[in-house]
Amino acid sequence: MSLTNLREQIDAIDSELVSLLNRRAEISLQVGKQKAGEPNVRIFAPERERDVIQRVLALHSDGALPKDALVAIYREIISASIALQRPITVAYWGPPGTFTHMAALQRFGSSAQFHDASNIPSIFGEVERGLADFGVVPVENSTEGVVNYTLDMFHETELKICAEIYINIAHQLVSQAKSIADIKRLYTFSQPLGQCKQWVETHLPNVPIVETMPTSRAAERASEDPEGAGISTEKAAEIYGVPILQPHIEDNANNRTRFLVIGRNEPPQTGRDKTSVLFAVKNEPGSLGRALRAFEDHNVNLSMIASRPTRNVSWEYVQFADFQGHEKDEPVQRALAELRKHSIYVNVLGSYPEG
Ligand SMILES: O=C(O)C(=O)C[C@]1(C(=O)O)C=C[C@@H](O)C=C1
Repeated sequence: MSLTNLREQIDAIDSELVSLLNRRAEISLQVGKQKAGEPNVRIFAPERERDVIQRVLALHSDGALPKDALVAIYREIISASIALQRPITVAYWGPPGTFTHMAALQRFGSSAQFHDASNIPSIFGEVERGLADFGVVPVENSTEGVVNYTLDMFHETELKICAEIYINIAHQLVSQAKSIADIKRLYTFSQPLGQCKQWVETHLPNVPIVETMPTSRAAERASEDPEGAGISTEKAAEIYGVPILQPHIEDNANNRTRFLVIGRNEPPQTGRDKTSVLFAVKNEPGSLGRALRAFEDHNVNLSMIASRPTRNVSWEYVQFADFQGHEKDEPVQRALAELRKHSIYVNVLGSYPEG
């Protein structure tokens, strides 16, 4: 078959695709109008989005289009669909090019409006004050563990966790220096440094660390300092025009970070949900053990628990925990009731579809 003929076939398919996409958009506008009339139904429906994506993946069977590409296309279709209903603003930990920016783009697509906040408390603040509809914050990394800056914010917010995002994390050593031996300073901070610890200890053993947050700021500093290097994302290296001297310096090839979407949505039960809680146990022997037994007794699977000091009383801790199930599921309700018996307080931070 000739090239002209093949291109004619592509043109014919595109005509069908465009008309189908327009039909989908018209229906999405109608959905938006219905939602506007119902008080607790929100524009962003992460549980429905997961169903849509799973359904198209099932339809795909073994088609030629890579599955990741199909998911990316649908993320953009849904992103445009949300923007049609009402433009939404998403605050993330900037400047542009951070992993949080990449996670926000992956989840909300390019039709959302993004705003870069200068630190994690500002993201919470922007959503609380209504300047952004949602915020995206990092919560844990598969190599480095929890992000304390984020966990500590949940003590003082009334926002809810409404979705989670997982992304693969690759770190690049960016520098204008000709070789690794010429580097005199390394711009980075605890999280990326911890994920590249072995590489840095082997290749930059005596190089002083200049604490710089977040990753894209490290790329910016490296772009201004001919003898400096930064641990950065690929996107930030591109934005600040600083060469990648050594790609993939992360110690673990399966390095992943989990992000949370915070806002005022409270997604319904789907049968595959997660719940996050903050609780403080009574200061008496065995209380944490008894509190945790509440989950075991009711067959609720705890996926993460982290202790953080309370800010007001020394040596007192609050626990941040994630478990499978929705706040409205019966076993979860029973586990929470028992947890409350052993705790000074329990704050449910949100139930959301498992990522
Ligand atoms: O089903 C809805 O609630 C919609 O608004 C439609 C739609 C979509 O385009 O598929 C758009 C936004 C929601 O987050 C989920 C799905």
